[in-house]
Amino acid sequence: MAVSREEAIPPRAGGPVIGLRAATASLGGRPVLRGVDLTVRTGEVVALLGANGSGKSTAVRSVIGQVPLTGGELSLFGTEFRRFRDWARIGYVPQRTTASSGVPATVREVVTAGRLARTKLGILRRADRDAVHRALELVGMADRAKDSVSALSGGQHQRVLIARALAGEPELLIMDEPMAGVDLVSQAVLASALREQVARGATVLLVLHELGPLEPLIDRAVVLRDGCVVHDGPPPEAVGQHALPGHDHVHPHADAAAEPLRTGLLS
Ligand SMILES: Nc1ncnc2c1ncn2[C@@H]1O[C@H](COP(=O)(O)OP(=O)(O)OP(=O)(O)O)[C@@H](O)[C@H]1O
Repeated sequence: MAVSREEAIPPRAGGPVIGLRAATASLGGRPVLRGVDLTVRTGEVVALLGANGSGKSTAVRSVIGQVPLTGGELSLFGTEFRRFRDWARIGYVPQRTTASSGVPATVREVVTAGRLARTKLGILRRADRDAVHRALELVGMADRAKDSVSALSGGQHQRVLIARALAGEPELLIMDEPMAGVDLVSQAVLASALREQVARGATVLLVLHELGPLEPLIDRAVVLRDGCVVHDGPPPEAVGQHALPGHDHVHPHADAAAEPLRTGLLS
């Protein structure tokens, strides 16, 4: 029997959803995480901030098992990482790349892919199709369901990737710079989709270079510098408005001709 989202997500109990302790990881032989502690509890919305190269993406990629830890501990939903199998509880939106796939998939096909882990043997039932439709509606792309993703703007493409993560009705949503390179209309749509997820009790970990329109949703900010946590607490005030001494964050995926994005975040 289909379980409604309201039943599927427990109330804001505050139990640990992500537990990263003294985590170390290396890429290309170079230490990138140097003892990171990161706890995210049920229903929390946590922003992971920091300058370029501080290890934000590596930290979230280690949480979903894409980067192996060389030391420390990781638990997901209270289960030790190596015993954790319940990946359908997690929705992940990777950092956007400029590379677009040559596969001529439609918007609905891409979003449906995010539902497969919730199906039995990949067979789509009514509840699955409904969830795909709801996810498309949440990001304002229901009317584009039959279009090829190759016909979309960057912001629309990002909305589709977020809908793909939402289609699985995840309890934990992890997004790596969801607003980067996204037009203002799409940013507003994404902020409202995220608000809806938070209202439904989802737990959220966001990699951000600035809080921007998501600021009202953020419960806590964790700031990384050179692979270490240098702040874990209330979101820094007025991020991006010179409140903190700092570092000009230049996003690698920003249009080369555009002004560098300046956050003033701790470097
Ligand atoms: N595949 C890789 N091989 C070697 N080094 C890597 C690799 N990927 C990332 N790095 C390096 O690891 C460090 C941390 O990168 P990471 O992407 O985690 O940082 P970030 O804080 O997310 O930065 P950004 O804001 O630029 O995305 C950087 O110095 C980066 O150059």
